[in-house]
Amino acid sequence: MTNPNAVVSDTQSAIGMAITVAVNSSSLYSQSVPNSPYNIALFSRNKFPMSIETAVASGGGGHGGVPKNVAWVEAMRASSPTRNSSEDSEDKKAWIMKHPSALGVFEEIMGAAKMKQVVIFLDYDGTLSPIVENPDQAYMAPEMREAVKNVAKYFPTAIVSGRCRAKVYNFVRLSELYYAGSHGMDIKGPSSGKHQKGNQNVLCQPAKEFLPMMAEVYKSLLEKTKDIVGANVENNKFCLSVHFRRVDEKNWSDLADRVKFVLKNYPKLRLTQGRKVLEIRPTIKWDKGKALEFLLESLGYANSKDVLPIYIGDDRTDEDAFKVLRKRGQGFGILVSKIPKETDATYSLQEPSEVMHFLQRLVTWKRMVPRNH
Ligand SMILES: O=P(O)(O)OC[C@H]1O[C@H](O[C@H]2O[C@H](CO)[C@@H](O)[C@H](O)[C@H]2O)[C@H](O)[C@@H](O)[C@@H]1O
Repeated sequence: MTNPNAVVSDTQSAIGMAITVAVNSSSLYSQSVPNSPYNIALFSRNKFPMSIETAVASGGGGHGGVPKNVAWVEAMRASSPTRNSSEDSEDKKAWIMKHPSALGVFEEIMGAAKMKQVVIFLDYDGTLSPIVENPDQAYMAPEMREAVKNVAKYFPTAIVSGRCRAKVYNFVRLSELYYAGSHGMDIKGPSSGKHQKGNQNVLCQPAKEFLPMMAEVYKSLLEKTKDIVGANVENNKFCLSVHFRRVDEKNWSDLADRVKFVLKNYPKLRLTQGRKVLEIRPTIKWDKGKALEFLLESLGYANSKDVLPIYIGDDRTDEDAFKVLRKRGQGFGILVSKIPKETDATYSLQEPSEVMHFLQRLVTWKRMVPRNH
C-alpha cells in the first residue's frame, strides 16, 4: 500500500510513489522495482544536484516517518542551491548544450511561432521575482512588471503559481492576465484587456471541497510548528506551504516530522517538496500541467495546431507543465536555473533578469513582425 502522506514528486505522485535510498552521505542511488508501488528513478548527485524530491515512506525512518539522515536534508538543500554560475563545469556545459539559452536561440524559437498564436505561461517565485528569505517580500521589479504588461498586450498571458491567487495577484497587479494560483487549483480569467479568442470569464477551482480541510490543517500546522524558530506556514488557500529557508538546518527533520504528524489524520492530502518548502495539497490529479491544458482550452486552442505555448518556470512543480508541452509536441518549456537540473524543459534561462530580457525581446519581435508570417 502506498501512503498518501509520503513526500512525493509531483509527477511521480500520479503513477505511484517515489522513494530515494541513501546509500552514503555523498551519493544517492535508487533503482527501478518492477511491479512495485514505489516508482524509483535513477539519479546521481555527481551529475546533477538532486533532481527529485527525497521521498520517504511514512514510518520508514526516524520518529514520525522522516529519517534523520543526510539524504533528506540534502534534498531540501539541493532544492535551492547557493552554488553560483561561475562554477562552470563540464556538466554545466553539457547541460546547456541540451537545454540552450532561450535568449541564445531566440530566433529559432520565434521561427516556430510563424503563423501561430503565442501564449505565455509564467511561474512567479524564482521566475518573475528573485528567491528571497521572506516569502512576503518576494516583490517583482517594476521593469519586470512593465515587461509582463507589454507581453500581455500581444499574447494571452497567464501567471501559474503555487501561491494563492489573491497573493500572487497582489505581487503582479496586472488585471489583464490569467491567474492560476494554488498550483493551478484556482484559475481566473482577466478582468480587463482583450484577447482575440476564447472565454475570459474562466473560473476553475477543482479542489473546492477541500477548502474547510485546508483551513483546519493550516491552524494545526501553525500550532504544531510555532516553537520552531524561522518556521513559517503560508496559507495558499487550496494548498499550504511550510517554509524551511529560515529554519536552522539542524531543525529541518524535526519540522518535517511535525508536518507529517499533522497530516497523519488527513489521508486525502499529500506532501510535495519545492525550494526549501514542503507543500501540502489535495490528492486530486491536478497540477500546473493540467492548469496549462485548461487555459489553452479556455482560450480555444485545445486541439489547435495554430498555437505555440511557452511556459517559463524554475521549480519542480513547473515540470508538470513542461511535460505536458513535450507530450503535446507543441510549444516550449523554459527552465530558469543557474545550475544543471533534470528537466523536461527544452530551453533554459539563468535567472529572472534573463526572463525579463526574453519577454522584452518577444515584444520587440512582435512589434517588428506584427502579422507573424
Ligand atoms: O509556483 P511559484 O510561484 O514558484 O511558487 C512556489 C512557492 O513560492 C514561494 O516560495 C518560494 O519563494 C520564496 C520567496 O522567494 C522563498 O522564500 C521560498 O523558500 C521558496 O520556496 C511561496 O512562498 C510558496 O508559497 C509557493 O508555493
